[in-house]
Amino acid sequence: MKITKDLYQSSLALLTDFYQLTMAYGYWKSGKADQEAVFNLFFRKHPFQGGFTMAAGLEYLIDYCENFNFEDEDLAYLASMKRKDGSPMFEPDFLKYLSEMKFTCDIDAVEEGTVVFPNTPLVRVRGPLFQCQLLETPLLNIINFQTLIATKAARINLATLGEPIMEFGLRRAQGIDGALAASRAAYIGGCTSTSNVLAGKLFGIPVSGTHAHSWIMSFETELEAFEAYAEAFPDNCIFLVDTYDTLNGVKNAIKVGQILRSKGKEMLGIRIDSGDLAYFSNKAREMLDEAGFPDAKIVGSNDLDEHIISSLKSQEASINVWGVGTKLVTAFDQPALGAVYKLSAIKSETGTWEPKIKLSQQSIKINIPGIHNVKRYYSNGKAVADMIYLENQVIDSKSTMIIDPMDPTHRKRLMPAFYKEEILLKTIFKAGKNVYQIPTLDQIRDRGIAQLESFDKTHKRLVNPHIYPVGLEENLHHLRMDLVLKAKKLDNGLE
Ligand SMILES: Nc1ncnc2c1ncn2[C@@H]1O[C@H](COP(=O)(O)OP(=O)(O)OP(=O)(O)O)[C@@H](O)[C@H]1O
Ligand SMILES: O=P(O)(O)OC[C@H]1O[C@H](OP(=O)(O)OP(=O)(O)O)[C@H](O)[C@@H]1O
Ligand SMILES: O=C(O)c1cccnc1
Ligand SMILES: [Mg+2]
Repeated sequence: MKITKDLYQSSLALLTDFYQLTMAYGYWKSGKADQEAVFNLFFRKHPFQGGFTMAAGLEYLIDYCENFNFEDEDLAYLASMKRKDGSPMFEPDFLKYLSEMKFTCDIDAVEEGTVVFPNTPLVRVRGPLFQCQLLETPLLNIINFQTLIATKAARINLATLGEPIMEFGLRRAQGIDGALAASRAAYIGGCTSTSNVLAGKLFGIPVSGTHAHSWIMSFETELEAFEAYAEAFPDNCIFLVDTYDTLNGVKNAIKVGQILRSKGKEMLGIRIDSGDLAYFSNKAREMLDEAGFPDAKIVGSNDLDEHIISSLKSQEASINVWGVGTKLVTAFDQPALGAVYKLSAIKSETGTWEPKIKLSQQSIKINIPGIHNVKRYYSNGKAVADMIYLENQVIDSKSTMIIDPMDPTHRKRLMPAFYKEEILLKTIFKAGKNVYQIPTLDQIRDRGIAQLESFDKTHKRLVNPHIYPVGLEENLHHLRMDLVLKAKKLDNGLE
């Protein structure tokens, strides 16, 4: 799929914050535009007060980078921008430089569907400072939203215990693009289908649906409405039973189910969209079973999220298919992930890499310097810890320590030789060339489900989860501490 061309019929080079362009101009003006740098995209806290996050959005990112060039109309717009004194915002030579720009970065990233943790890089960009800087905003826009929604969907999927989830979000999503990206990410997180037909066409997500109250209301009686629907779609009948009187609606559904059966067809089930979903689903189940429809599904919908679904599960509701819209695609009740993109190293004029640190009063905001990667260690198929390490560091396989970046007294000893390991950042672009085979959406979804299975259930609890260990390899920890102390001394004028 070509996201930029197919969806917007426009280059997306200008889909960035203005300050990225003014900095790019400044880098160019001061001769730093092509100085090599490394940036990392990471978040600091799991969304929804959860214990895990599921990465998504990489395919959009790849598409963005592959189409990352300034076209004539973009340059014409930039040329039209003026400073306060009426002079051009950007010099013509800079615009020429932009017009000749070719994407040349290396990008390493975690694959979509990967379970990820705070402070670990999801994306690492290495290349000319100027390009890295321009990519900050679009990369964050893409990864923040899709990762947030994939995580929400994964939580909902945990709550349904893997029972099918029909995603119904389009009507309440954040605009057209938000809806499409949300349907995609929700499928990655474990939804089974979407009601959004365009998402079906663009991404190949299975499309499904029932019918609305308006369908019932447009007929004289509910029974007639069910009969007419059965006439039109004999193989796809999920009757919405709650327009007038839910239990009477179930009776009518059973009547039409019997008519369908006499014609060799089977009613798929019913949908309940209001009232006490536990009470009505259990009553409906009894009635359907008694009438000889034990396989008829009961779809539950109405402002559901992972918490209401968990509650319904604990009340032993008889819902076995879940219709979820608003609270999924709007990421209720956390509207943004909050991932950031920070410079962590820059190549000096002598050609050596300098690790970079940003000080902060809050230790959570002091970044991790250098060029690093993440290793996940597994024991008997279960993930035991993630280690952030300097990429050229040799790790002692007998015994190594990881140190919590937020609390250096919090440490864990690992014996890598006894574990299976996985390096999480995979090479996506090498010098601007895509070297990554993009998986299908179904492969991504399967990966997400398998990834979650490799984590202990204590980390997947919806409320007050147990914290999964993530730490800095010792040498990286020391490098970070040294840089912090040095920066503090400089700050105090002591050096
Ligand atoms: N047994 C239950 N336990 C917990 N939450 C429930 C249960 N049954 C329904 N809910 C949830 O309670 C909320 C009920 O919503 P609301 O007060 O709007 O009532 P309603 O039944 O939708 O009303 P309406 O008849 O206008 O559609 C929904 O979010 C629904 O998912
Ligand atoms: O509740 P959600 O998770 O967003 O799922 C989608 C909702 O959209 C539809 O009705 P709509 O909300 O438009 O009208 P209704 O509430 O009056 O049925 C559907 O019947 C669901 O209730
Ligand atoms: O198909 C459905 O039942 C549906 C679609 C969108 C929103 N609510 C329900
Ligand atoms: Mg509603």
